[in-house]
Amino acid sequence: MDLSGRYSYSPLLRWNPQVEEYFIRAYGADHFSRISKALTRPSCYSCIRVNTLKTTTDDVIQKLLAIIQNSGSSEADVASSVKGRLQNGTISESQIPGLEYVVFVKGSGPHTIDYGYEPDKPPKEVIVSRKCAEAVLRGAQVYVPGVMACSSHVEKGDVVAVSVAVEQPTLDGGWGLGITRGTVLQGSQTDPYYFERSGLYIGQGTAMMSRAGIFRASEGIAVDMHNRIFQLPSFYDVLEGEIFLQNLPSIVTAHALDPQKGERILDMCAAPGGKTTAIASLLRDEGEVVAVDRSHNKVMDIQKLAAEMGLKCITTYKLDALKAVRRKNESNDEPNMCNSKDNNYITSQTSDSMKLHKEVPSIAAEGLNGDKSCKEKGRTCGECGMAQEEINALVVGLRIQKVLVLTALIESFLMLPVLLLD
Ligand SMILES: C[S@@+](CC[C@H](N)C(=O)[O-])C[C@H]1O[C@@H](n2cnc3c(N)ncnc32)[C@H](O)[C@@H]1O
Repeated sequence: MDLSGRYSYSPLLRWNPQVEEYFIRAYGADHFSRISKALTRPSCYSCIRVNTLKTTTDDVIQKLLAIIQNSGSSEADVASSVKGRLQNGTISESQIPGLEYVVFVKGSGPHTIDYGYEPDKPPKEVIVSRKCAEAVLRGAQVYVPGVMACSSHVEKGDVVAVSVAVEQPTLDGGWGLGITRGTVLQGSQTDPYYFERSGLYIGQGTAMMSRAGIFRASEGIAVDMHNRIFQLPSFYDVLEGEIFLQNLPSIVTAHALDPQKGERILDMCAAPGGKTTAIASLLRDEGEVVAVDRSHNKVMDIQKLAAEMGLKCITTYKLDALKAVRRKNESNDEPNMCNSKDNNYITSQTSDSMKLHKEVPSIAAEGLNGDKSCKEKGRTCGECGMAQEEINALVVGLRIQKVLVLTALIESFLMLPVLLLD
C-alpha cells in the first residue's frame, strides 16, 4: 500500500448492487458517479436561520462581518477565534423567495493536508466516530465523546492526524464499529481499522488534552482542528439566540408548513428543537407548538433552545410518539392514560412521573380519518365531535410529519452517509 496516499480524504461509496443498478438506470453511469462522489462530501456552505423575533438578517450579516474584522490576529488567536472559523467564508443573504431570514456562509475544500508522514515515523493519530466526523466536516471541533482511539503518548499541544472509523458489517449481519473506546494506536497495521481508514483522514488538529485526559473527561474539546479537509465555519457560541445553524431542508420544512399566527402545531420528534423553533418563529410566537420527544434530556434541550431564542409559544412533553395515540374504543387499563368522556387524548405511557410528564390535551386519534369538515373554520366535526381547533392541531401535526419524513431522507443524503472502502 502507498502510505503517502493513506493520509488523504478520498472515500468511495459502496452501494447495495441492486440499488446501484437501479440508480444507474435512472441517472446514467456518469451522473450517478457524480452523485456518489458528492455524497461523500459535506455541503459547501453553512446555513444560518436568523431569529427574526430578536434581530434582522442585515444585522446578523453586519455582526458576523464585524466579528471577522475585530477578532485577534496572532496565529493562536486565528486558530481558535471566530475569525479563524469565518475567514474562508463568504456571507450572503438567501435569494430564495420567502427565505430572506436565511444566511449562507460559503466554505471551501477539499484541501490537501500535509500530515508530516515519514516512512519510519507515522504521525500521532486520533480516530473519531462517524457522527463526530460528520460534525467536523461541517465545521465542528472534535469533542471528547467522539474520540474512539488515540496514539500512545499524546500530550496536550501535540499535533494529531484525525481519521474516521466507519461502521463495518458484523458477523451477525448488522453493522458495528468494533473499536473499544480508549484503544491505543501504534501507527502500525495492527491498529484497528488500519486498512479501512486509508483515505479517510479528515484533518489535522492540536490535542487540547493528553491521551489520558481525553478518556477521563466527560466533555470538552479533545482536538482543536486547525487544518481541515473542508473548511466550514463553526458558529458554536456565536450570536447565541439570534441565529441557529440549520440545514436548508429543515428550514424549508417549516416554511412549507406555512404556520399561521394562532395555529396549534404538533412536532412529534422535536429535539433539539430546530424545526420547532423555526415554526414558532414563523408563528411570530403567537399560537402554540406542541413539541414532543421521547427522551427527557432531549426535551430539556428543546426548552433550553426555546428560552435562548426567546420563544414562549412552545410547550414541551416527554412522550413516545409511537405509543401516543389511542383509538376511542380501545381499552384503557393503564392508570396513567388520560381519557376524557369524549375524546382519547395523546398521553405518555411511560410510568415515571417526571415533571415534564403531563397529558397533551385536545388531540384525538379520530382526526386521523382526515374528515374535511373538521378543518372548516368554526365547525365541529359531526363524526368525532371534536372542535375545529383540536382537529387542526392533529391535521397540522400530520402535515409536518409527512414533510419531516421527506426531510429526514434529504438530510441523511446531505450528511456523510455510511462510507465503505471499495
Ligand atoms: C433527528 S432528531 C429530530 C430533529 C428535530 N426535528 C429538529 O428539527 O431539530 C430525532 C428525534 O426524534 C426523537 N424520537 C425518535 N423516536 C421517537 C418517538 N417514538 N417518540 C418521540 N420522539 C422520538 C429522538 O429522541 C430525537 O430527539
